[in-house]
Amino acid sequence: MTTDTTRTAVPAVEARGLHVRIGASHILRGIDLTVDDGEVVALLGANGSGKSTLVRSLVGILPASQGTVSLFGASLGRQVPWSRIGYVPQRVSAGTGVPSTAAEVVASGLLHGRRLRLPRDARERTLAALEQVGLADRAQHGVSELSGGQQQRVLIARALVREPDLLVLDEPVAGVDHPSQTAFAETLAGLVRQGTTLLVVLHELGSLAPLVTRSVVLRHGRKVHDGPAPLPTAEHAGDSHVHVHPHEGDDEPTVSLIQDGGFGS
Ligand SMILES: Nc1ncnc2c1ncn2[C@@H]1O[C@H](COP(=O)(O)OP(=O)(O)OP(=O)(O)O)[C@@H](O)[C@H]1O
Repeated sequence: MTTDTTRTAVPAVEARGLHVRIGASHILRGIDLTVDDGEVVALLGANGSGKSTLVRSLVGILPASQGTVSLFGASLGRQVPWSRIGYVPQRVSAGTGVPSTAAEVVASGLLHGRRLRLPRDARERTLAALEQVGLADRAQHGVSELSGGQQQRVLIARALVREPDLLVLDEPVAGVDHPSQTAFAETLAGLVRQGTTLLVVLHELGSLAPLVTRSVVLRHGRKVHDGPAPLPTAEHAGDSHVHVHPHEGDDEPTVSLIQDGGFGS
């Protein structure tokens, strides 16, 4: 993580009028999003609402058909300080088809556009990142031997090993068992205390609820809510329950913060 004193009030993420089309599908329809330094923003919405498309376009994987994206004040491209940014894609296999160990996958997180050789302390940093996700004892295991949830944790470690200032996570705990989710929430809480900015796609706030400072909700490729994080609650149907997930028969999640009078649905 950057510890210099030159960090300014430049937002970690700034998207303006972002549209993404894939083939004939118009998926994102004019998204404005700012994530300030130190914020923890949850990106919520029903299946297919465009969350993954949004984070993939923010990190430059999907080109925008219209609009702009800046990361730490730099327009998407070579000028972005990629070494300061970690990204964990939605659950995919960490395997590449090429036999690789968990440690090798994690160490690859230390490489980026301008750094094509591993730093001297790569081994220690790799092990420390695997330790953070509870997989230090699997460092030399082939990733294809690991379970799906363990592979997801390897990908999380690959993002953490950079000690990023901005961490973009696409449903990081989907398919991860409850104890590992709790441990992961603690790891993230530690990073947030050190000043890491988080943008995290979630279906439910779940174990990350206490960390979230703001929630953004998408529907059909548009932003329909951007505001304070809902209060965490254990009560599904309680007065303060926040509906951010679809119920049977819904084609959209109901988004309402009943306790505060609601912010629309
Ligand atoms: N490569 C693609 N080609 C065509 N359409 C796509 C492609 N990727 C995504 N889409 C469409 O874009 C829309 C948004 O998908 P996206 O994966 O961003 O949604 P999401 O909110 O992340 O969903 P989920 O909660 O299921 O992960 C969906 O209708 C999806 O079918």
